[in-house]
Amino acid sequence: MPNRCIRPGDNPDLTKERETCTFDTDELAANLYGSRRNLERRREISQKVSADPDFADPIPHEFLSREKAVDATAKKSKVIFQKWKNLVKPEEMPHLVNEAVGIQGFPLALHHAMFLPSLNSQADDDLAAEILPRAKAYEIIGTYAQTEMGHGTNLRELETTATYDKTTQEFVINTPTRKAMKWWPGNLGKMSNYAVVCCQLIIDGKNLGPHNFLVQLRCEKTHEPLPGITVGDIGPKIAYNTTDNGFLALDNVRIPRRQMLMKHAKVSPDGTYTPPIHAKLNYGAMVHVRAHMIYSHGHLLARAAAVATRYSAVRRQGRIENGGPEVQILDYQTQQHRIFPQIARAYAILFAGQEVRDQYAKTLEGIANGQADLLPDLHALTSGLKSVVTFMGGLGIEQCRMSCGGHGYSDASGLPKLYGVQIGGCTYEGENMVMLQQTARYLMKGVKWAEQGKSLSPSIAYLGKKSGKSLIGLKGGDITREHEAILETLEHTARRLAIDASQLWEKRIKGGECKERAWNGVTVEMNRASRVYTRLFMARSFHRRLLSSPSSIRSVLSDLFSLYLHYECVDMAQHLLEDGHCNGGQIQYLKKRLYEDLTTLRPNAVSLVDSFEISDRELNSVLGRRDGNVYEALFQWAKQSELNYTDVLPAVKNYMMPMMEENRSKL
Ligand SMILES: CC/C=C\C/C=C\C/C=C\C/C=C\CCCCC(=O)SCCNC(=O)CCNC(=O)[C@H](O)C(C)(C)COP(=O)(O)OP(=O)(O)OC[C@H]1O[C@@H](n2cnc3c(N)ncnc32)[C@H](O)[C@@H]1OP(=O)(O)O
Ligand SMILES: Cc1cc2nc3c(=O)[nH]c(=O)nc-3n(C[C@H](O)[C@H](O)[C@H](O)COP(=O)(O)OP(=O)(O)OC[C@H]3O[C@@H](n4cnc5c(N)ncnc54)[C@H](O)[C@@H]3O)c2cc1C
Repeated sequence: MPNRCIRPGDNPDLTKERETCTFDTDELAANLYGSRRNLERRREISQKVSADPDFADPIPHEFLSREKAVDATAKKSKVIFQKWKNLVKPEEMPHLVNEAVGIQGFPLALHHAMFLPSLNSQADDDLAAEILPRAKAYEIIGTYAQTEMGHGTNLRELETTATYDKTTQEFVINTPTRKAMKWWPGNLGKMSNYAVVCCQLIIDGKNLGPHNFLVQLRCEKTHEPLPGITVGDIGPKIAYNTTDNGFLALDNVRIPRRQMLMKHAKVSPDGTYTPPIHAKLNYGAMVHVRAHMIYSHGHLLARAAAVATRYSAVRRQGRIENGGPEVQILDYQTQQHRIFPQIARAYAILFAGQEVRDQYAKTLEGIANGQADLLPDLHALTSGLKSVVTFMGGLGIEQCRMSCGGHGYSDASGLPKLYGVQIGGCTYEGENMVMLQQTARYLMKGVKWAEQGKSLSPSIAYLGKKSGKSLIGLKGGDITREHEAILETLEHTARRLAIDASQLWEKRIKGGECKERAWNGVTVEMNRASRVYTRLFMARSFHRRLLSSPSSIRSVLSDLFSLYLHYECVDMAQHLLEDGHCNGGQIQYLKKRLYEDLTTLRPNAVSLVDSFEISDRELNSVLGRRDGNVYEALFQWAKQSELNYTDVLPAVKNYMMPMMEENRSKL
């Protein structure tokens, strides 16, 4: 079967891998990206970016100072949003940015991820008509400033205030304390001249909770901060160092009333407050990012899996049999066990990410028609997915990094940077432990609704089902039936964990604790229930994708899905065993099946990562390059280190040589 990545001059080990492929890599890639046309566009964009001299990098970003890297990123962003703007569709933009700029952020990241979405979904018609065309034309750059130095998670306690002054029909925006400074917002420090700022709305001395306001931060002509505004960059971070995450203090800055984002909640000129149809519509920009970040995090894991798999196919080290040749490290079972589940999880996350984006679009449609009934389900799902996927992705990338040995530790592999970027997602858009509790709140309601026989939305329909005995290992050799047996067991486990957590909570309440304290005493169990609910959704979503896939890729997807299910179950064995639903023999069976899956997938491993269709430029990894010619490329990469500009460094001349000389002269 054709693997379309084979080219003359490639590393022969990698070519051999591609020759063993049992499916059409383009078919799988087209399925992943939605259609042949989308795949072709993806390739076209990659090729055009590589050919555009405006995107050329004289030296890799890894060797640049932060300021120079920010400069290079801004320069390329200008090219994207002027020269390229009309050449790509909005949905192609993330790929263009990844190709042209990379993954560490760029001046308009928050403009796109949160500023425009907040204005789109929360500004009333008048404000939208005035500001959106300017924002969309990049006449202004905006960000989303919510988190403060002292509070990020607990939005109710944010300290920045927007106090309504009826006499002038203005809001007075103020930062009352040092820890009330906005701290962290991306692109706030240096790039943005506007921001949507989240403030406590105060009318007649009454605090009406967090609301969003459009605030101009810098002069449009000089880009100097406006009077009353203190703004700057918060300094270097683990990653995202081409992003100017910033600080902001506002000293009684006045803005007109209509700069409150008033599509849902409103303040009339006389100060009358009208609440929104759903209390949390003000939190909409966060739901937007959570719904979209799942897919992009799947892509980060896909990259790591691609690097680790290709490198493991060209790296030869050690022997499996005495006297045999040195083997490709991909032949070691431990290596397969480290990497193949990451390939499967990357596919699973990408599929789930696509489903949740669709669900988000449907929810938005409903809200536009005055119906917010889909929002609770979406909020629970996005909170759970955001938490599970970022954690899984971080662990997965780290496994991939370690699987590349010493070279994985080098920036040349691209893996340290991927890891740094990925784990940011565990924190931003709500710290994972906190967001899992949001999911758990919904599950607790679901448990009650199920007890009362009420109808349940599809994502929690399993709460209303009855458990039979687990059929894992008992359904014979039919793979379709085995998949169903495992999914039913996962459903049982997700249901059992939610019911157990609910009972633990109730027990504490009956024991005399207030609801909230009792909740804190059971949150570890609550979060477990949320994780398994989320992992069940991911498994179901992968299964739906498998069932709807064309026959040409069904077999390889089925192998991958088997590995995914077996790995997830072994990883969650404690939960499967805890109530006796599964027994030790069934876990042993799952492990045996998992080891068989590793062998089954081995001939297709390289081709499965080729189908992620990530160009060399986007992958930005010497180890993961498509042609597998890593050793020469490693040397060429290292030669670019600024420490190699001279043979004798000033640091050596000034300190080490005199020290050695002095020590020699003492002898
Ligand atoms: C197109 C491109 C898009 C994305 C780019 C993709 C990838 C990213 C790539 C690069 C990075 C780019 C950008 C990174 C940007 C990062 C930006 C940020 O981090 S912004 C700051 C984010 N901050 C947070 O997430 C804060 C987390 N905290 C909260 O959300 C809230 O404080 C809380 C934890 C939800 C609690 O809020 P509150 O106290 O008000 O509410 P309760 O817990 O009492 O709940 C009451 C009730 O409301 C329900 N609820 C809460 N939130 C929501 C919501 N958002 N929607 C719907 N419903 C909500 C909750 O479930 C309760 O329901 P009930 O049980 O009463 O029925
Ligand atoms: C890369 C990056 C980009 C960011 N971009 C933006 C941005 O563009 N705009 C913006 O406004 N913000 C941004 N942020 C800020 C980010 O949203 C917050 O840092 C995040 O929401 C976590 O809040 P926190 O820092 O207050 O953590 P904290 O709440 O202080 O968390 C510390 C610990 O306390 C625990 N904890 C807190 N509350 C609870 C609870 N109720 N129950 C159990 N445990 C709890 C957490 O689990 C965690 O272990 C960004 C952050 C990062 C890292």
